[in-house]
Amino acid sequence: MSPSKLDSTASFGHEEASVSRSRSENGSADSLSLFHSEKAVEELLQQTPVAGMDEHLIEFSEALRTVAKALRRAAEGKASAQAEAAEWKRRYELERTRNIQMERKARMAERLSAETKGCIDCGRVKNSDNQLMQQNESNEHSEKICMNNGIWSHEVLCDRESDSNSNADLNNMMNKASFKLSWWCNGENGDQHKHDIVSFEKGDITTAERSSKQISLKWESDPQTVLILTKPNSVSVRILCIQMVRWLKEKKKLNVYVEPRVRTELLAESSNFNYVQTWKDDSEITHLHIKVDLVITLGGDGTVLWAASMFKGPVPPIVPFSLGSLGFMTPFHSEHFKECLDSVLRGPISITLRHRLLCRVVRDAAKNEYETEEPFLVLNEVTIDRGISSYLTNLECYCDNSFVTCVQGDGLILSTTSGSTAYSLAAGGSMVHPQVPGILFTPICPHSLSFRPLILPEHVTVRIVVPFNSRSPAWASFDGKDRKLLAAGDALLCSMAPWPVPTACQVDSTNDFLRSIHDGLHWNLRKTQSFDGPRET
Ligand SMILES: NC(=O)c1ccc[n+]([C@@H]2O[C@H](COP(=O)([O-])OP(=O)(O)OC[C@H]3O[C@@H](n4cnc5c(N)ncnc54)[C@H](O)[C@@H]3O)[C@@H](O)[C@H]2O)c1
Ligand SMILES: Nc1ncnc2c1ncn2[C@@H]1O[C@H](COP(=O)(O)OP(=O)(O)OP(=O)(O)O)[C@@H](O)[C@H]1O
Repeated sequence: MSPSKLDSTASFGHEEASVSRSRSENGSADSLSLFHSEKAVEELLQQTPVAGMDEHLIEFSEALRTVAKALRRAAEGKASAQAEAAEWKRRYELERTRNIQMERKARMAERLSAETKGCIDCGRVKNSDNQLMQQNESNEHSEKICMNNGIWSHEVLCDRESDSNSNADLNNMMNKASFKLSWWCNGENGDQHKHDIVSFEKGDITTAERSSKQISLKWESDPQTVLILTKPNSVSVRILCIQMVRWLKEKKKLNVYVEPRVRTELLAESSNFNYVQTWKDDSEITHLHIKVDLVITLGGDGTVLWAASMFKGPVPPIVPFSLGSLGFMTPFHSEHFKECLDSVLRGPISITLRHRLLCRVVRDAAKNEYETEEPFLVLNEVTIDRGISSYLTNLECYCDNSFVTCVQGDGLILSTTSGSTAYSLAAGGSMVHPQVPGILFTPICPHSLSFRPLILPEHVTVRIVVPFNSRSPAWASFDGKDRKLLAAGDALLCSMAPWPVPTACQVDSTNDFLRSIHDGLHWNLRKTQSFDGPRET
């Protein structure tokens, strides 16, 4: 072996020792020494081979070079992962601050509304914003009384837009039917309260009240305006819509809103329907929740999803009639629409407050501009999948600041409990009662034997990132619609939205849920075993 080779090998050995020593030090020192070791290997390999050089030595050197490269990448990866984690922590804090501010704003608006409507005289009161502020203190006592017995409709029906409302919107809001939500359970008297869930007394923690009791909606003033949303291209839906509009207007004296398409259809039927109201452009949809007391849907679950998607903030109570094939969220039968609507308009009715997820796409290219794209609100789920790509999806998942897992498979479903009977169920997720608050974390065809679905608590923010080493981009879709491309470095943030979807129940939320899985899925249907046969003695 030539002296130069010996020198190089010795110097390489020295570099290796320095690599292992520096491994315990910080990431940049790691990178530097690894760089040197790699350089030494490069130099060794660039030397003209001496005749008769041992081939094993070349192989050995190449192997060492590969090891050195891998170590350098690991060190660099660690440094960049740390930087990325710090960046996400910053964004997460921003998101939290933003949510807290939004909640504060909503609470302020709630107080204003409660004072004017619920607590002053529960009727139609007209007041300017300034007057509302002045009455704030004097009405605090009566407000407390209201809060103790349930939630006023105005607490549910307030959002960002109402803060900057024009007087017209304020007047519209004053004309909305007032209602109250209260919690009850079997064996207890009428009005139950929204209590603290745990109590702490003399060192003992006990569960005081469960939050998920059946919720009951009681009108404080009569509903006046109804919005009917219908599944397109269905003859049975069109016929029912005609009958319902007529009955609501002539017998119930209600204002009726429909979509522009439906108004055209009604007018084609008869010019008498010109009392039916609609909107001209989509921007008016953002103010619908201020005008509408009740939403009626005629169709399947997709029409309920459609109705929910029209309300980017608070949602009025929805009465879903079943004119589809399955109908997990549509408990009302169209044949009895008059009796059903009579009892809903009279109240009180049981409702299911269906949670929604607020989803935000954050682009890697726009890391410094925090809010770049409109958020999506989903009632069923957000799906992140491989779209048309035939490569495995690679998704890094975090819950708040903790790493959850890396999904390698067809994709991932983040579902609400209402959506637990939809796509998440098909992907192997559990069915969950819609009143349970939580986020279902269900993989789609994971390429691993041990990936089981999770259910995360309601207060977390889930972050899904497409890593830079992903072979293909991913696609996000929201309640099966609005596909968005997620390129490498892009992320999707998902947390519980502050605006649930209240849907009227046929009986109550538990009965309706169980009936839907029995009727819709034939859940656990089996012939009962016969009595005759072997028996334990
Ligand atoms: N493999 C699957 O099961 C699969 C695939 C894609 C989408 N979906 C679901 O379809 C939904 C969109 O529904 P659509 O009606 O607009 O599309 P669609 O017309 O394609 O109908 C999808 C089916 O899902 C059912 N469905 C919707 N929401 C449900 C729920 N909460 N519980 C039980 N079943 C439900 C509908 O009744 C319908 O039969 C998506 O949110 C997704 O959950 C399911
Ligand atoms: N008012 C509407 N405008 C536009 N699209 C709508 C409207 N209502 C429903 N849709 C869409 O029509 C599709 C089918 O609706 P829906 O699920 O209600 O009917 P279905 O498929 O017959 O019933 P099921 O889902 O029970 O089989 C859904 O994708 C939904 O988003």
